[in-house]
Amino acid sequence: MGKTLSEKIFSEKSGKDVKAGDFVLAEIDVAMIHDITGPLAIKAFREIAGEKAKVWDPKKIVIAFDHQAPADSVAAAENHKMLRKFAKEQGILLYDVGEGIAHQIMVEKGHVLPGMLAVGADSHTCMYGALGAFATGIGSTDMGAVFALGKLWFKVPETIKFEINGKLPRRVYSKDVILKIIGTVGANGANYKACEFVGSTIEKMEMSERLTMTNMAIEMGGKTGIIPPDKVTEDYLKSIGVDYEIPEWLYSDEDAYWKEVSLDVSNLEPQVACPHSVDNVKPVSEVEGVKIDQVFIGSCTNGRYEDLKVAAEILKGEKVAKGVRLIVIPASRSHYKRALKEGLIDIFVEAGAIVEFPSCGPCMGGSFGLIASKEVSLSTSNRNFIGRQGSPEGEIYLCSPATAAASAIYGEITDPRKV
Ligand SMILES: CC(C)[C@H](C(=O)O)[C@@H](O)C(=O)O
Ligand code: SF4
Repeated sequence: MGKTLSEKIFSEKSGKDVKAGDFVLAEIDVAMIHDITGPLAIKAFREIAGEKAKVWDPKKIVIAFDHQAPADSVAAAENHKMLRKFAKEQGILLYDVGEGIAHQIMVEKGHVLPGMLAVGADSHTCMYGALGAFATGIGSTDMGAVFALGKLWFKVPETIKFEINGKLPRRVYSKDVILKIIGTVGANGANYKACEFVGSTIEKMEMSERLTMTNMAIEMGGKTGIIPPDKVTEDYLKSIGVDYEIPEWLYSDEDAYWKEVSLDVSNLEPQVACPHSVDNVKPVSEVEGVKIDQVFIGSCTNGRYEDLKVAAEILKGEKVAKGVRLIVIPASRSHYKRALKEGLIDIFVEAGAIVEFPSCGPCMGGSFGLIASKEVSLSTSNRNFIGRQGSPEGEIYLCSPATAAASAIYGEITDPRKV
């Protein structure tokens, strides 16, 4: 029996021939902390290694401020101050406020390469798997151990092969595909599994769309999302200034998967995840007409230039419905710059949107842009749990940037194929 891509990466990083179910001590290639989980990771590191200890390799650690950035409270400002001091003392690269969402930065600044083992103190670290890396979120205590040793214990996961074929219909995107998958397998449907996305639909997706897919693997319980690296991966890396040739071993052997799930997207409708769980997914035709108070276009799931472009095409020359707030947040400074240069920001502002600096924004309800009781949010982010974006009596629907933009114009959930 052959090996999956994930098993091959763990074999490489543990120096042993390992299979799913094995426990391995693996070498970490890159580790990320942000402004919320960073302070806890540093506390754990100091407890493990001592107050004056140096991290195992400062070049392999990245810090980014995104959740409460710029600081929205004195407590957040103190956290930032402490992290800046730690980064300076240790010689760690820090992306300060305004640079963008940590996950987006990790990918676009070349910190992640195919075949790497990447960890981040955040559950959506699984997003980097779009580059063919094994990437997973870990707790802050585990991160303290990584800072000290550069290694971590893992149980090698089995892999579910998601075979996705067919041409995506007009105004249907990778977000609709991943919502459909999560709705089908359920929020626990891939617990501790590597979710590998393959098939002709994935092969045709650009990197931005692939990132949306792997980002949400955690929403079905996945240990990671992963896409075998190919020409799209190589071209993407080239576009960010990384000259990289993909090694030949980075693919899964056909007989090595634990389970297969297939989906034909040729007739897929835009999908919407309804309150209060990500797997409560319905085709847009079943939720059309639901009144909304706030629309959020952004997050590590759907805040890239490509997402903003789709939204801007729909919003061009239109106005946001009276009484609706539309918040647009580019995922990083570079995507913000590109959107500015190409006139997308103009379109949003003209339409009546509020455009904010790159950050997590209202995604987690930890910062600005909260909703009140009985208010309804329509969001391109990845989670709609009770209270996630403010009041526990509010409601959150999740969708693609196209559905979000069309709905913002009409003030109710709207099928983007109609506009
Ligand atoms: C704050 C952080 C720990 C959290 C996560 O791990 O995912 C956040 O980014 C989220 O999306 O809920
Ligand atoms: S944008 Fe949302 S999901 Fe992504 S890291 Fe920030 S809070 Fe988490």
